[in-house]
Amino acid sequence: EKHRWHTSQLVLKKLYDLQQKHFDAFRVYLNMETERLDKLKNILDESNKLRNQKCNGKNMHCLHNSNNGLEVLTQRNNRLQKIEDLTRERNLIKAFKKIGIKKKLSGDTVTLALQGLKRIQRFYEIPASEMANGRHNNRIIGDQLNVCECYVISKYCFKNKDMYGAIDWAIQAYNKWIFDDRLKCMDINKLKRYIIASSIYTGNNYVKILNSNGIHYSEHGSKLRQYNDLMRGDIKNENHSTVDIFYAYRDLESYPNEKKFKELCNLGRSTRTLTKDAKCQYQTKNSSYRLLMPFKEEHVENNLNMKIYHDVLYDNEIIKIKSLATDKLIDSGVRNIDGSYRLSENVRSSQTCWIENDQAEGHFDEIDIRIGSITGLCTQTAERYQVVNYGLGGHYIPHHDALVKGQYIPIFGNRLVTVLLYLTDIENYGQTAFPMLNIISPVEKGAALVWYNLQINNGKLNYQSLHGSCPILTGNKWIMTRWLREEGQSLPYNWKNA
Ligand SMILES: O=C(O)CCC(=O)C(=O)O
Ligand SMILES: [Fe+2]
Repeated sequence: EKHRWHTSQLVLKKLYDLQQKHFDAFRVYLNMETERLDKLKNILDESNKLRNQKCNGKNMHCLHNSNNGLEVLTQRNNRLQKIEDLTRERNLIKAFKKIGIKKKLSGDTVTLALQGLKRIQRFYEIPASEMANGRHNNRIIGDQLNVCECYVISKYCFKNKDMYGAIDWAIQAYNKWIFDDRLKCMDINKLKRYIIASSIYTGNNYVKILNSNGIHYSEHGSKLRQYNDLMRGDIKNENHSTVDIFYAYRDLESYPNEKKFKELCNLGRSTRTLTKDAKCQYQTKNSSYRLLMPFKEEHVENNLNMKIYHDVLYDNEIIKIKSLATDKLIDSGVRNIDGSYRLSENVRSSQTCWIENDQAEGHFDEIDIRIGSITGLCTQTAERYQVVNYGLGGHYIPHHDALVKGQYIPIFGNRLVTVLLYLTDIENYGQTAFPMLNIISPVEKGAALVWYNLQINNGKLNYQSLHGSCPILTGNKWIMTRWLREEGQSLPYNWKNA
């Protein structure tokens, strides 16, 4: 099984456990090794003792009669044999091999985690200095990063030609290196080179000029002073935007919806305000059962008939759903024009799985009844339940849930309604945002967000249903989706002709 080790909290946890196994294997090896060394030491001590007892002195008295000679030589030989055996111990070799098995994991893991972290930084425009201290907008978003981590990020930025990022993180690393613990994981000369090269890259392109004139570039040239100055923080006072790590992503601003999405997400919280005009009601849909336990319905928006229903799922159901999903989740894909799937981190980073109704021990039948009752729609033609878990840097850029004609086999028609069920709470940064409607929905455990993707009078795409998941900054976001299809609903149009 192949996972990108950061795409869901669940695989992160698996990786963590696997690393633990790796350490445990090393512990086993170390114990065996210690035992072996102790044994070797004992053998050596014993043979020294024998020498001192029997063969003391230069005259080698111990070899002067055949009995003693035989005894001494045999004993010494036995010990040498034992030493040889101990150096070739099979179990030890086995234990050593066991450590190696899990080694392969580490390389990609870090790179992919860095990718997620950079996405977050970019999207939320978090200065490296804040991120390194685990803060954003006066909120705590994590632990402080140490020299090693800042250095690794700088290196990653540099390798990916994010030169502003490389400088920014190098400065963080340098500052921590000066004031903290001067950890050995940082190569100060390399760090200097990142700064030199990045500065050249982002300012005047000296490298190109030097190269085209065949001049060998040396660190010890006059530039070094300039870069030392940069290190001292002068960089921050300079006019050009050297520390603007977001330079490379400015073209995002040219897409109004993306820009709005980013703005909404950056609020970090739901925009819904419960004013006296807000509509909130108990919904019973004329069901006597529901009279006893009505849904708490909140009207969010009229165009998509968007509503929030509170306490739709119970805790025991959520536990069950998560456990059903645990062994099935795989990296989320994106649909190609031809209907096939591909992986694309920058569009969507999470893990997904589909769960059959009959696998959920009746839970889904009950949930279906609730969904039928809150939407007034038929759930028989709905897609299977889809569960999603986001991971490090998890997100989903704005998209329409409705499928494009010709890109799907229209069994049961298109995705008329989305029922988005939240399986966890997310306090801030990581909600569902609708850029065309200026709406950002709270992520509340057990609640359902419901909206129409199609125009109810003609079945055409409702463009305003554009939505996405803001990158998750803190927390473990789980959702479950049920898409209700057109077939089986009483619609004012015939979807087969639409
Ligand atoms: O996670 C979210 O908030 C949105 C998910 C979504 O839009 C989807 O799965 O289609
Ligand atoms: Fe969606």
